[in-house]
Amino acid sequence: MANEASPPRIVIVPSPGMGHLIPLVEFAKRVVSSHGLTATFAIPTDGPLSEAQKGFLKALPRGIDLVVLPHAELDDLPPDVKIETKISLTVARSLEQLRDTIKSLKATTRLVAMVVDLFGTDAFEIAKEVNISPYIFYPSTAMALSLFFYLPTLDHSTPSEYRDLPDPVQIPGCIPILGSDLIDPTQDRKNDSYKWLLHHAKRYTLAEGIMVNSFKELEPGAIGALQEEGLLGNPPVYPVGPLVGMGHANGMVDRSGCLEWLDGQPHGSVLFISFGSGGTLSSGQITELALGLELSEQKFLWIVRSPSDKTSTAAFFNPSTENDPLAYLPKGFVERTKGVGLVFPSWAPQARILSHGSTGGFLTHCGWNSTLESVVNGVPLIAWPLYAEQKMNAAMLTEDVKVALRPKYSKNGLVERTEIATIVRSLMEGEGGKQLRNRMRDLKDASAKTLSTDGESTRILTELSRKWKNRTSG
Ligand SMILES: O=c1ccn([C@@H]2O[C@H](COP(=O)(O)OP(=O)(O)O[C@H]3O[C@H](CO)[C@@H](O)[C@H](O)[C@H]3O)[C@@H](O)[C@H]2O)c(=O)[nH]1
Repeated sequence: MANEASPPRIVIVPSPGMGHLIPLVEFAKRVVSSHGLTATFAIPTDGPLSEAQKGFLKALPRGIDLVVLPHAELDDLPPDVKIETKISLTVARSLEQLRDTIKSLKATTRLVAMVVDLFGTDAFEIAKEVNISPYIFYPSTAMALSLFFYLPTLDHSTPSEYRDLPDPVQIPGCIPILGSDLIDPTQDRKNDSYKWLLHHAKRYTLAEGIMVNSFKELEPGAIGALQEEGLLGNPPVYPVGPLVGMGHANGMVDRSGCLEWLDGQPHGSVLFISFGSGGTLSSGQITELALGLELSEQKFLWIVRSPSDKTSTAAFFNPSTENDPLAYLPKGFVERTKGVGLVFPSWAPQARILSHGSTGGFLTHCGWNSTLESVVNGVPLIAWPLYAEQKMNAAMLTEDVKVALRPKYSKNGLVERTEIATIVRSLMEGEGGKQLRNRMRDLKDASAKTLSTDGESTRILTELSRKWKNRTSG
């Protein structure tokens, strides 16, 4: 029997990928530790959890439990299936097991709300069946969230592919954005991934509220438009960010050796390079990046992943890298840059690297967690977007927030070594870099303030938690 005297519980359903799991866990930690709720993660999977996921989930604090759902069967999907289709189907094909899990939670605990993330709206049918409140945690920008609400209108009014539009798209409250820079699944409207995107976008109105991992000082325009009643037809939006994991390995030995290496470097001298949990470069691009770094004569710490033919999401579901990625670096590069640079394969303690005093710049794929981890530490960026909504993030960070430099691609489709060297020098020791660093410091202060005991993000989380606590379990 559901126990009305027990602490209220929320069930959280993350869609696959570390980039979704990490901020949701941070969110759960906050509501559990400060607001007396408990949480269960019910995790849809398409195969065994990666080592990175296992390590991360092992460190869940008291009050948060875990149910890993049996693998969804995806063998029938074609090899070129897009990631958004794969993620959506993983959730959709886990619904039966999810229903069993939620029904049993409902029978034994005081279950009040369900929180899904950006591609999890199919689980809302279960929330309705068992009468708990459906919520979305949106792990990216308020700008990308606004696009979700604007998409049905755009879809209706645009006959062509968005990438062919002569004028930029004007999402309410946001900077104008080229159609070709919109989130990946919008780039081919005939592909299933676009249909899934539109499917979720239309279902966002079913949520009682949406938490977005951002804050007003970072995205005033987009958040303002989302909070203005009726402008986008959205349910209430709660900016609860920036919620970043400061590294589950905090206090644990860093086996990568990256932090120890940083300890020996001068303050603010190192450029950190990482393409998130899934980004890969082509082998030609790896060569150019390596030679550009060497040419820049700046210190660097590079998390290298084995190449793919195209820049892609190859490693998204399993961030451990196949083959030895260091074998793809130019001959003699590691020896020549010894002392100046460190290359490390696959998964490193990124959040701790970004908070280390020796880190002075971050070359990033603009994944939103990486971006926020840089913001809370005041580290300026080189924006190198690869997939998903990263081009939108890069446009915002360079043109609007002005905390990033963006390298140009040459006609051969690569960012060439000379361009890389110039932009790296400019960020690490140029006048332009100094301005970005100052702007980032302001944002660092604003993020500390909004997360403080009497800050706005904290106030919003308290309001939400109170709402959930006051809800009867139905
Ligand atoms: O070696 C590594 C690599 C990554 N990370 C962590 O993994 C997370 C990566 O997240 P993010 O930067 O957001 O990148 P993705 O994993 O690529 O995230 C996906 O999800 C994000 C949130 O929706 C989107 O913004 C991205 O475009 C999408 O690719 C961050 O917390 C990193 O600190 C590590 O700890 N060590």
